[in-house]
Amino acid sequence: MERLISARVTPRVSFQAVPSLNNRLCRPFQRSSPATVMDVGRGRNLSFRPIRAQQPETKDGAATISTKREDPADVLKVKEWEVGMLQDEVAASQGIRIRRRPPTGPPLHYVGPFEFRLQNEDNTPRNILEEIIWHKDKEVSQFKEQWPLYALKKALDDAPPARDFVGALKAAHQRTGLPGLIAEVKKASPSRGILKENFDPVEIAKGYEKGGAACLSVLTDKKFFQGGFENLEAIKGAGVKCPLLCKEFIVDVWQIYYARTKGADAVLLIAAVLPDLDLIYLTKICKMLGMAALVEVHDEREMDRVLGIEGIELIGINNRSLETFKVDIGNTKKLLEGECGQRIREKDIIVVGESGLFTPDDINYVQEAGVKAVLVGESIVKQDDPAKGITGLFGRDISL
Ligand SMILES: O=C(O)c1ccccc1NCC(=O)[C@H](O)[C@H](O)COP(=O)(O)O
Repeated sequence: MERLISARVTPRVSFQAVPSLNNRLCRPFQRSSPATVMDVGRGRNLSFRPIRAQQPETKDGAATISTKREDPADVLKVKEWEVGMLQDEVAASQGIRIRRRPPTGPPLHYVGPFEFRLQNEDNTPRNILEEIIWHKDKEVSQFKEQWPLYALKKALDDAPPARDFVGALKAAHQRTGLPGLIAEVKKASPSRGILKENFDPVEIAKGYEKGGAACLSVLTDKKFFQGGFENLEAIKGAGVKCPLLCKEFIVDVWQIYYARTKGADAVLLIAAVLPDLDLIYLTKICKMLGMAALVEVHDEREMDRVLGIEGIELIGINNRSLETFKVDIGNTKKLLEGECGQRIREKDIIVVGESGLFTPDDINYVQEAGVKAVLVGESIVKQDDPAKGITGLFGRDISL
């Protein structure tokens, strides 16, 4: 219950910067001696902006301030905020630069009698991947309210089993002697804009299947890729037999269950976003649901982390930096050289070369580097006839 009180400004709570996070987050701690907000701010080289500006002053100069009694909802918000901070710290210690959500500082009511927030330029995403992840975090919370996990689990009781994504890639590789193709149903992307104006996901999927694709990747993000879960559902419903990868930005186990209810046989897990424990947990859930997990890496550190996780069958090397959009197919070769390549062979992991593949020479280059599968979007989705696009990409008809 809210009540207005008049009191001197003697805060109970102050802020302590967390150095490993470049002062972008502040942790509240109890102070034994009174201090002013500005003292605290200056002392820590942080600036604070009172939310309730121009507090009226009483006769003796004390500020009139408003406060709320602690209620359970506030306590929960505080706990969530603290957990979020710890998660960010763990992620940063594993070299993960992508923050799960904007660092808004502690919930408003946490800071005792003062209602203020940190003034923080860091509340803007640092790159496109971070922007996507912040959006996903919000989107998933909203979706979860509409379709709670228990309802998704119930819907899966009668669902047909997931199809064998990894098996289909291996079979295609054995049959053709070329990398198994995961053909991407992709209308648009942040780096390239619209790729195909008259976009018919089912027609494209059927064309890919006819052209010899082993599996399909379907972008389900609406905001940045103009995709959708309805595309996944429609492709499955149209009788396409290739196993389907749900190409999403997964930050929560709920998304895996949701993807499964929409017909996905595999999901993408991005190591640049997910700390080790999340990768371990999410890959276990995939196994439990009979799905494959394509774990994507872009640099040596991510590759090293992923190779340290037991039970990973499929690793994607993205030639595109999702932070800068720079594409370099030499990245696949670089990450498969030396000790990493050795560990991959020992563990019998299938490596997928992803992004920026346009010609038979490109396919040959990544195959020589050691991939047994490729994930291709732009170069084939742009073609009027996607099946012919595949033939052009491989330099021969791979459907035979
Ligand atoms: O494609 C992008 O612009 C993009 C931007 C931010 C995050 C992810 C992005 N793409 C996902 C992919 O990596 C590709 O869709 C996939 O590997 C196929 O790449 P391409 O053959 O180059 O279309």
